[in-house]
Amino acid sequence: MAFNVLISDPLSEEGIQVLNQQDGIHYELATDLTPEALLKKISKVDALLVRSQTQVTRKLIEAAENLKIIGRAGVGVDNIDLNAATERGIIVVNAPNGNTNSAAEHTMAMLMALSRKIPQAYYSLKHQQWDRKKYVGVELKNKTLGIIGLGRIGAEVAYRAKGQRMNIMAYDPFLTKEKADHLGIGYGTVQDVLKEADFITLHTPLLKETKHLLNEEAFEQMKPGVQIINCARGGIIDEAALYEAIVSGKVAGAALDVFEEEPFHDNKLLELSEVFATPHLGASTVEAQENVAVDVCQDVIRFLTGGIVQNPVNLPSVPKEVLNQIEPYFNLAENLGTFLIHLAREVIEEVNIYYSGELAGVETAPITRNTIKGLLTRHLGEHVNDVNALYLAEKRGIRIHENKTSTTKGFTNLLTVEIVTKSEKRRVAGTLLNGLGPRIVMVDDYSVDVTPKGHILIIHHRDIPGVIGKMGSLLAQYNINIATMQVDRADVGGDAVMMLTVDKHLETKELEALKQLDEIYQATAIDL
Ligand SMILES: NC(=O)c1ccc[n+]([C@@H]2O[C@H](COP(=O)([O-])OP(=O)(O)OC[C@H]3O[C@@H](n4cnc5c(N)ncnc54)[C@H](O)[C@@H]3O)[C@@H](O)[C@H]2O)c1
Ligand SMILES: O=C(O)CC[C@@H](O)C(=O)O
Repeated sequence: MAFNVLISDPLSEEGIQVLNQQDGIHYELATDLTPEALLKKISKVDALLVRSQTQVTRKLIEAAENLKIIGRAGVGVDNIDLNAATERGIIVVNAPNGNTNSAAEHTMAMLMALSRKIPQAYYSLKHQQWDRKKYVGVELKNKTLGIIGLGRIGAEVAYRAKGQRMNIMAYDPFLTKEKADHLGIGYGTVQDVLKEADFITLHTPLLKETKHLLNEEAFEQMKPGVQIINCARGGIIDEAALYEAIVSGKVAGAALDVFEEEPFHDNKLLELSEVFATPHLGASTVEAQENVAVDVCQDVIRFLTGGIVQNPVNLPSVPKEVLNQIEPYFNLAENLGTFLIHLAREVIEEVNIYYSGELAGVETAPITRNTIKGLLTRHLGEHVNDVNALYLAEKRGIRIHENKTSTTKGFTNLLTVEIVTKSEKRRVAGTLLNGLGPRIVMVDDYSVDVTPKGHILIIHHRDIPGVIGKMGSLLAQYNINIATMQVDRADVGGDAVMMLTVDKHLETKELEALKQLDEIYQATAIDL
């Protein structure tokens, strides 16, 4: 078989050698194509290899009649429309490990240059100024480095910053006390990190949850004189808010490798002398580029020659007969996972999945993967799929158990998912009702009946007169219309749960206002 491979961003020669060594691969290196030119070429391409520049849009994917695989030489896949690729059955692979070291080193370079104002001092010297007073820096030793996102790169940065004798305070939704102790670092909530850090470095993906994580409100919580580093993704910082925080003197400096808009020719932040920047160079080392190019080219060849890829980002292929039987449960499973992650108040240590009724007799592994995908996506983003979900959970120390049981509570099929954290277990169960589709039928020990769709509000509260009224008027104040509502309780006057579907997404301040009501223990808004 012969395959056409298009390389549309600069790729290291070592990767190209991998393609050269494989019979039947015809590659073309075309790194300066306009979107229109790329669109014209794409119909004959079997594999597309990109870094972060090429925007692999839905339009491009839809025009790619022969495209089978997209390889991303690097980690972030935010330049690829994953849904469009998945819908078209195009597998996306990336190279998540090859540039970790370089990105961590670049972060350290930014941190050290920031603390000693090296770029500013150099710039001034280049402009014939010999100014030793203006460029007095601060030591890193004994300062607190706040790390938001302790994945591959964040953890490497922590390790290196300890070498600078810094104190580390990290936040990551998957960071447990045990892991923090093992790494010899402090951990807390994102607010703890914002309040305590002298320097803050970001290492999360850009997700709905992390978009503008550092905004006006976040800057207000920080220590005066804090300094910021972003070598993760533009958009995690609200650039307008950062600008104001620097002008007001709250933030003393910022070192940025990534921006809300890339590439740019003009960015207001660069007018400020407290800011210096690099043009997305975190992974730009000879070693990282070799690593990611080789990794991604090997995966593309494995796939084109019928092998199993190592770093899939989207859907795997499932045999048709198995798929027909279990596919209807995928959505339910994913929704139950998403539902539970919103109820989790602590780091998840274990997940128990109970298959009962008809479900006890089918191939359940893909359903489990979809459940875990739903559970992890909130914090890990769109690159979690049913291929890598179990791997990602395992990497985070989450134990997963599948159980087949005869307990059906009267349903033909029942899927129950339970998460175990240090101090509690939370559960949700769902079923597929013949002709009516998926339903959530149990939350913790309470019976409910809700279609897992739209905006759902779950309120754990005390069963006393007046709660429903108070809650209803509060929602009315915010112009939130209740579509459906159910209440169940353990005992008269004891704990109870209210499950509502509402007509719009609840903003944080609206949810916070509900939590202020004395009778409410937990109020959770979920958009499915
Ligand atoms: N500048 C560059 O050239 C460059 C190079 C490589 C990677 N990156 C970027 O760096 C980032 C980190 O990459 P990685 O390989 O370490 O990814 P990773 O998936 O290993 O780690 C990301 C971590 O962020 C955590 N996270 C998610 N939501 C969070 C939140 N709201 N608050 C705190 N933590 C949260 C996740 O739990 C995860 O542990 C990504 O955005 C990646 O695209 C940039
Ligand atoms: O291609 C690049 O150099 C950027 C890579 C980096 O941002 C990544 O996400 O891996």
